[in-house]
Amino acid sequence: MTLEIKVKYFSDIEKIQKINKGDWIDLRSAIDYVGSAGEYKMIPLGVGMKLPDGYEANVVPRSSTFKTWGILQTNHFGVIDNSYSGNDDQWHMPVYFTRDTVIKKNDRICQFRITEIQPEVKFTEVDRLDEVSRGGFGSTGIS
Ligand SMILES: O=c1ccn([C@H]2C[C@H](O)[C@@H](COP(=O)(O)OP(=O)(O)OP(=O)(O)O)O2)c(=O)[nH]1
Repeated sequence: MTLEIKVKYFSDIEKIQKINKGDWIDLRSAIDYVGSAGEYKMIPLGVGMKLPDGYEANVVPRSSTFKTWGILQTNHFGVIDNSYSGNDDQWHMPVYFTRDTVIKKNDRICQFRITEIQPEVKFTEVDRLDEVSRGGFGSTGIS
């Protein structure tokens, strides 16, 4: 099954290529930006999308992003809602600069995938949970 994503480009960055099933899709900075240590900046990614019905998108840094630019994604795991699909809804990566660095337009600073939206859930309060208690963090040991 191939899902269609409508994409609008907000600048003349390189276009997203067709990707293989399972791959995350790299996203590019839409601007040249000189960042200073300690600075926070929303970096525009130059794209807006209409995702398939029932899907959202998740944006994370690439594995090499911190090593290359010294930036951290401040929300750690970006959630692009399906409804974020208006004509002005450009995707951004919120970043914190740990050092002075230069990001160039078209640099591939993060990646995304689409994922099914969480189904509707309801919460039912109970007095006890019937499964075996596992213990606290780290209680299963290290070996
Ligand atoms: O890394 C991100 C995270 C979010 N967004 C956009 C898409 C998303 O749909 C919108 C709102 O994000 P979110 O719901 O996480 O933000 P919020 O802080 O809860 O604000 P809001 O009141 O707009 O929901 O911002 C991005 O461009 N990049």
